[in-house]
Amino acid sequence: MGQLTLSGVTKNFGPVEVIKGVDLKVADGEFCVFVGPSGCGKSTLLRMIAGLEDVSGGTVTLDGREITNLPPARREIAMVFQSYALYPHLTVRDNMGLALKQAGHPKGDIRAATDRAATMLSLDALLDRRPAELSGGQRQRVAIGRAIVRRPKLFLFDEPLSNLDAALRVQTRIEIAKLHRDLGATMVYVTHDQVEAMTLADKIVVLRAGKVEQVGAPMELYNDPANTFVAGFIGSPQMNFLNSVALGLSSHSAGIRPEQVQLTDGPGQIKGTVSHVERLGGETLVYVHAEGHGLLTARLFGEHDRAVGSDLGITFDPARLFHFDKAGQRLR
Ligand SMILES: Nc1ncnc2c1ncn2[C@@H]1O[C@H](COP(=O)(O)OP(=O)(O)OP(=O)(O)O)[C@@H](O)[C@H]1O
Repeated sequence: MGQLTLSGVTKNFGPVEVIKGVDLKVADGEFCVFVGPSGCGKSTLLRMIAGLEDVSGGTVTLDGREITNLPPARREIAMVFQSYALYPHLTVRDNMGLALKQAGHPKGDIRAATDRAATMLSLDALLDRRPAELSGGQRQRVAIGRAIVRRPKLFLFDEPLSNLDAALRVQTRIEIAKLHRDLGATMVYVTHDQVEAMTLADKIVVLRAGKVEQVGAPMELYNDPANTFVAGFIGSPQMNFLNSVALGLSSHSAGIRPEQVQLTDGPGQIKGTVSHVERLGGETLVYVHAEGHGLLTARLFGEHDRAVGSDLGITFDPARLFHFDKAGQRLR
């Protein structure tokens, strides 16, 4: 079990309210990802769940038990940090078993739990090494192993992959997804990374300035954003926003995903001039100055040659537009 509920959670640092009343339910076994711009409060919220930061108002409950003011060690929660936070003088085995040792578990149990976690994370051959003798990816796996060994009700991850290089990020992301499947544990995960959020989450919580903007499954947020903030935040490259008046529409603004934009040699619905081209191999991003709308991004499959400065037409299926009112709320 590991059902987490936040009710009216607030956080003040001195006079500044950085978390402004968050209500959230994370179901048992769910993978929940917090995303949002830098400074929106993702880490603060996670640290309050862990008990590393006092809660100014509201309650945190885990499996129906209120834990708002319990010390971290008594919460049955394990947290994995970006910085790994391993003890340099201890071996991998001792780092992983430390929490159980401190809790007074018998040696045989600690060994069995450590061996089991090491196998899950392919760390068997590294158990006698010290952290300095490991790569960044291996250290992060040890940090995750240390969390698994404790069999917590809830795993918290604070940007665990951000110190890894691109290839290792992908590999470790897949390992975390697999781990979640194997353990069936509840996980709450903070990231800046769109792809991590989209691929790992059962549920994404989009935060902005200490408030929840929208909660939903990844494709729900992608296909049905509640407002311009979520529409612009979920999806990379981000959604294009068009001036509705210039298109003769009744909404205030209209969004279109870059993959829904086509470029033609004819006039199209909007006239444009190529500003920049990025060839990514499997796809090409073409940035276009669109008359009356500003800069738009077109995401084209495969390789495309478009000379910077050349004129072209921009077309799209009007049924693919997302409409928003003046306050940025979605018009459905
Ligand atoms: N100890 C502190 N004292 C005062 N203000 C703080 C403290 N910790 C965080 N803040 C402020 O609280 C707000 C939320 O910070 P937090 O680190 O939770 O954001 P974040 O969304 O995790 O950002 P990032 O993505 O950059 O890590 C920020 O405005 C930050 O400056």
